Amino acid sequence: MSRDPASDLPVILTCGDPSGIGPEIAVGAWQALGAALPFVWLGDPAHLPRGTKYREIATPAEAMLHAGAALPVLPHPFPAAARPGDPEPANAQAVIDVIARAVGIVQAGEGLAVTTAPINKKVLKDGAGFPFPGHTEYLAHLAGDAEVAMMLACETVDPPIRVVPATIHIALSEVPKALTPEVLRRAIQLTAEGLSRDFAIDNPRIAVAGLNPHAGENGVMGTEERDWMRDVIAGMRSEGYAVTGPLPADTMFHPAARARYDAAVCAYHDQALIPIKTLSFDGGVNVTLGLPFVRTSPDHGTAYDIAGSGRASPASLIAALRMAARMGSARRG
Ligand SMILES: NC(=O)C1=CN([C@@H]2O[C@H](COP(=O)(O)OP(=O)(O)OC[C@H]3O[C@@H](n4cnc5c(N)ncnc54)[C@H](O)[C@@H]3O)[C@@H](O)[C@H]2O)C=CC1
Ligand SMILES: NCC(=O)COP(=O)(O)O
Repeated sequence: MSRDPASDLPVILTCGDPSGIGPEIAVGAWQALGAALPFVWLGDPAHLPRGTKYREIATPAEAMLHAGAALPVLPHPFPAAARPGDPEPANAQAVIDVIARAVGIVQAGEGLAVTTAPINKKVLKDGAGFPFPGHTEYLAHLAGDAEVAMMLACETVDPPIRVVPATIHIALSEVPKALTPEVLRRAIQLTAEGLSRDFAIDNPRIAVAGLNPHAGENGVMGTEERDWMRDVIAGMRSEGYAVTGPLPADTMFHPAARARYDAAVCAYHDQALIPIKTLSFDGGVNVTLGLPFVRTSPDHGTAYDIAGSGRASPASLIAALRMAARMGSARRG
């Protein structure tokens, strides 16, 4: 099998919630990628599906030697066993520690990029008082309170779809207050920077979705678009950003519409994530823009309902690992 992007470093894959589908899709991804895209699984080997061919390694670099023969594992002992589909709060702190350790490895120059397996936010909160609503916010914290944006990207549909929710993990009722001119402006900037840095798109075209139905229809169905969104977008256009909108969100995602832009900045989580997960649940990758290191993740969650059943697809994780390797290699030049 030919190598994905050339690099002398492996991607570091966190175990995520070991009671979810993380361990089994890691094994599926290794079976698909092997030596073509070496990665290290950071977790407790006792949580891998029975019979997994794995090899414990002491340093990430060893993955480059062993990835063809077995899943390279950098062991991280957990306090409790993991029963598929049955979340274990006693493991919450170790799940969090694994994420921080993966970031440390990459920041120390021993890993190419971080790819994270899904976590259950509620279990981390209950089990360890995790104060973040997701990886995105925790990674921003680990990076010294970096300003970040969450992009979900799928490049296996034509045209590709890339979406960025300007507000992320908050209640819908809080969105109109949280979506300020500065928040929208920063989301557009981070998206433009991310597209040119990590997707090699020069002068990226960004479409902005309105908050309200029909993008407010000139104030008939909401006023944010008329009162300030148009001005933010016009102002950024005059600064040289190729940004358009606010557009009605319901007609932004069909193929002809997507051909007109490189990424859509949306007002809130579901406005952005529903189109991409509907178009391609298998090919979507979550990328955190704005970090000093590359982080990707599959677009799905812990899927307790099918954990351990053998039905979980590793496709989105494979896409995430490929994207991480490509971006990590490009950043290393
Ligand atoms: N990056 C992360 O850490 C993410 C974590 N989550 C967390 O995951 C937990 C569960 O979230 P849900 O909304 O139920 O979403 P989910 O993605 O875990 O599951 C939704 C549906 O999709 C199916 N599914 C998910 N991944 C699949 C795969 N690889 N192959 C086949 N079927 C798959 C599940 O069986 C389920 O029917 C929540 O705690 C949520 O916060 C959700 C998204 C991302
Ligand atoms: N719905 C996407 C999601 O929850 C992913 O969040 P994160 O853990 O990557 O911040």
